[in-house]
Amino acid sequence: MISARFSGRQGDFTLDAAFDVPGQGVTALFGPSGCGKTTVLRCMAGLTRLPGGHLVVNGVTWQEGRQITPPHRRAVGYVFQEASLFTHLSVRENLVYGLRRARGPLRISEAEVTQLLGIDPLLRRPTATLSGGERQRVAIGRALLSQPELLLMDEPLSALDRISRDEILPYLERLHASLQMPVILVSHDLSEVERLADTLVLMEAGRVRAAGPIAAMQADPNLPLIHRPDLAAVIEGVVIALDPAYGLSTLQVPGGRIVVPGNLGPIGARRRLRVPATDVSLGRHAPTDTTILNALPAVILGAEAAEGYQITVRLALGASGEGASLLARVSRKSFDLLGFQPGEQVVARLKAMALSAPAQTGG
Ligand SMILES: Nc1ncnc2c1ncn2[C@@H]1O[C@H](COP(=O)(O)OP(=O)(O)OP(=O)(O)O)[C@@H](O)[C@H]1O
Repeated sequence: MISARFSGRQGDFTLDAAFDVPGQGVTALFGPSGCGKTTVLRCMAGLTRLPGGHLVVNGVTWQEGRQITPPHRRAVGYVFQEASLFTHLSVRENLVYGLRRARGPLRISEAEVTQLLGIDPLLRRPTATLSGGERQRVAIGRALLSQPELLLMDEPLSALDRISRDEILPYLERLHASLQMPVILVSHDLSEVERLADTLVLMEAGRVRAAGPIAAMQADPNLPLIHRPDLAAVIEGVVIALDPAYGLSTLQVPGGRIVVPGNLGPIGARRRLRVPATDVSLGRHAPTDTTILNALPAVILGAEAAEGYQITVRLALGASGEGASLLARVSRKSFDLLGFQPGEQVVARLKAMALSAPAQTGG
């Protein structure tokens, strides 16, 4: 468990942010520019010292009011927006520097780090010859090799162009799948958060508006996320079948099975799907003559008005609504014509080709 609370002033800015999140997995600090995400991250590293609050990371207290452990005495890895590598050292020497800074037991080896982040082919290169994405991978590797109990990442992809970002995301997903240590990720890019985070801390004007599992936060009618035009549900599942003849994979998710294009194997691998609300339609019966592969029983939990004469319908998969949360954005007219009501059982149709399942190579 990570229990954090920081309060105090930085110039004209007042921070009073508190959250309790799991001591493993990726937690994203998400919110508009200037809401205090970086300040919270710096407080967690001990780089900014605010006199109010506390920080306890998996049983170790790093701050209790004015008693603040200095940054060099915390086992924290910090990855900045722009990779700050030592330019006079090679890639390998940068990694070794991280290893030398290690405090406490060895949790991750150099071989594991280079393999996970695909750094092997770069080891002998001077850092000046690396692309932005490669530099950031090395910076993450160096932070990991310092054997932190907590990895802090401040917008690690924001300085990269779209191509480099797409190239580095699968590595981060791989880290996510295999790392034990907790990660706090600052981001203002929701699609990035949806791919990487388990827990979301939603910040507004120096405060925490809400914190919780990402799927629950996306579907919370009291939070602003539900009104976003790019609203989506994050659903995790396990690969249970592969159909190479048609290029399809089947995932068992809580409350149903979803067929996804591509080979997401091996069987048994955990995968995460992002299902855009605009790619889900609703009906009363399973369709017969249709090209849609996924028609899943679900229960309507509620409905909210959305922009442009649309309705956002909150659903739970499964005949009795016992499964994962799903969101559908449909026209107000069709919703009214069909007379859907909360508690009603429906069939949610998902456009298979619209499902995005990030390619992960980890298990
Ligand atoms: N040392 C400081 N002195 C005065 N004001 C500061 C200081 N550091 C941060 N601030 C102010 O605190 C507020 C929060 O900044 P912070 O960088 O934490 O926001 P953020 O959510 O990370 O924003 P962004 O997404 O733009 O990086 C801003 O208004 C910023 O100008």
